[in-house]
Parts: sequence; C-alpha cells; structure tokens
Amino acid sequence: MTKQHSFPADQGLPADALGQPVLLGRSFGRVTQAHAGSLEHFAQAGLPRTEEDLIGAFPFARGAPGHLYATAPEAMPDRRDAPPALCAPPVPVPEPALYGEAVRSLAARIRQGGPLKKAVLARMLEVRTDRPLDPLQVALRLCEDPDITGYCLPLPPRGAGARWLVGATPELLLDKRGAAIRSHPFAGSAQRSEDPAQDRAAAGALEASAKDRAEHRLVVEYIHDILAPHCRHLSVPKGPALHRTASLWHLGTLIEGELADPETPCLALLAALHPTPAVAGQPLAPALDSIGAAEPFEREFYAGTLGRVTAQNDGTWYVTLRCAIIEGCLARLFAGAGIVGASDPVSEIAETSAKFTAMCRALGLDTPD
Ligand SMILES: C=C(O[C@@H]1C=C(C(=O)O)C=C[C@H]1O)C(=O)O
Repeated sequence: MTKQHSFPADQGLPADALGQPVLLGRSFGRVTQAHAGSLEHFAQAGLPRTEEDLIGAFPFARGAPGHLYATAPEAMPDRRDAPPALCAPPVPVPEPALYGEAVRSLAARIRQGGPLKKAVLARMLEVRTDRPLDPLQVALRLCEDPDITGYCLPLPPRGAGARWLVGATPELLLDKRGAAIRSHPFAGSAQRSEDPAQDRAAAGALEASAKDRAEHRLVVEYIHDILAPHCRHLSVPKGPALHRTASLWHLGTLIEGELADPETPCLALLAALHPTPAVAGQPLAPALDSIGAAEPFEREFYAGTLGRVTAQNDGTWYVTLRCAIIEGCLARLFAGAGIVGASDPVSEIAETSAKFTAMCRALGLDTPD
C-alpha cells in the first residue's frame, strides 16, 4: 500500500500555525515560528537558527516531513470543560475481527521462520462528537495521569480545518544532555484493573511472560546496537522492569550511556533510532512491508516521535503513543501491539483496546470499543 505524505518537504507550515497553543509535559506556549522538514533533513542540515528550544513532531514514515516550532511560553490555562457528547458510536478501523485475522496470519508467517521476528500492527478508532473537540482540553485531561507526558501540537491541515496531535506518551525514545544519553523503551503490555489483587496478578503475569520478554528484548537490542557505536559507555540492565500508567502495565528498560562526542546532534541520534521495534518491528524493512500491507490507514504522526530540542542540539524525545489526531468534531485514535510468533489475536485485540483507554476517558467515553 503506498502512503501519501501529508505535505511536501519544502513547504513551510501554514501561517495559521502561528499563535496556536503547544503543550508538552508541563510546558505550555504559543507558536512563534514554524519549520517543516523531515527528521533526516534537520539531522543533516542542522537546526533552524534560534536561541530558543524548539518543540516538534515527526511522522512514523522515515523521510516524511514533520515540524519544529519555536514557542513563546505562557501560563498553562486552568480552564476545564466537560467533553462534548458523541454523536455516533465509535467506528473501529478495521473491525476488531479483521484486525485479529491480520494478527493471526502475521503470527503464523513469523512462526514459519524467515527474517521477520516482530511487526507492530495498529488499529484506529474514529470518534465523532456533536460539537468541535477542544484539543487542549483533551490534553489537559490526559495530563492528570502523572506517569505520562501529555502533548498537544498543531498539525498541517489536510482540509479546511485545523488539525491537532494530542496524546499521552509513557515512552522516552531519547534524552540527551551533553554527553549523557538515556532511552527508556517499553514493549510488553497488560491492562490494569481497578481490583488491586487482579491488578497485581496482571503485572506479575506480564513480568513472567516469556513471549513479552522476548518481544521486549528485540527493542532493547536494537536500541543498544544503534547507540553503542556512538558511546564511550552504554549500560543495559539484565532484564526489564514493570512500569505503570493509569490504564496499563508495561515492561521497560532504562538504557543509559555516555557519548564519545558530546556534540553529536540529538536529532542525528533520533534519526538513527526511529522507528524502533517498539512501534515498527524487527528487521525494519519486512516489518514496514507487513505494516503497509495490513493497516488500512495512514499512521501519519502516530508512532512517530515528538519532543524538544535545544539550540545546542540536546533534547528530550518521546514515542508518539496513545494519541489522537483531532480535526473539528472528529478524533482518530491509534493503538498498536507488537506481534511475534506466539501472539494470540484475542489478546492483541484486548491490548489495543486497553491502549485506547486513556484517550477514550479523556474524550468522555467509558469503553474503548
Ligand atoms: C504501539 C504501541 O505501543 C508500543 C507497543 C507496546 C507493546 O507491544 O507492548 C508497548 C509500548 C509501546 O512501545 C501503542 O501504544 O500504540
């Protein structure tokens, strides 16, 4: 399936990005300048000249254009509105049964042997409301979970109206401060429960799951192998640890290192890392082919990377997860799951439903599906 890029690489963002709100973690501001280009472009050509930090987002597709924004800081708005009502039941794309079929055939193909070890298959949920959604309000509701980084950024429009990337990511792709670097990949997930005993049992089962640990290990090895040639030291703990968000348990591994050259640009490391097998697969080329063949939509900024880069090309970048692209009365939610030979379609449908939970709650929906 060929995917169209959302706007040409040489096209600046429309003037209407200027003045728009940008939220990343605890910092809030308004766009004063907007720059468009791919991650590779900014990694090779360098950053736009600026004294300020730039906040940006790049799509899942390597080479597709994303953007960097300079912002003027402002106090975070403290207004909280109730979300608008739904005007129709959410529409899953594809239907969960079809997604399950794609999981079943991919897992069977991986079991047959061959180069592909893992591919992350995503699905989408279209939510329509009776009045326009306020993306910032959705992001502020997501930020109530202390274990995520919330975000809200303007996107280039596709039609008449403004578009927004809104979400709550738990996953650090790269933090660089001088020579010190960190990456904290997550892979392996379980839904949390309100019942404390069931919640502990879900965490314990995830921690003990050979399938999830193997899936996780592929991501850690990939990141290690990409970062190691740049590093004087790189430390990887022996096994993953449990991490929680309000709705999910994850396996995570904190990878820490010291760069041989502290001047290595953060965006160059990021361009080398993205996309990791946490969102694409292993090896990358056949994983991307499987994703392109199985997913009946364009990921755009979902499973891309977003974050902040300083004028010295240090920065903190996350994996663009648990997100929605909001346009007027429509929110398109994205969630994926890593598929390996041992994956079970019913569990992967449940895992992707669980990954919709945070955004569904922020949109005022009770249940993900
Ligand atoms: C692909 C997503 O999440 C990624 C996949 C995970 C998994 O397979 O367990 C866990 C965290 C993320 O790295 C998503 O949330 O959409």
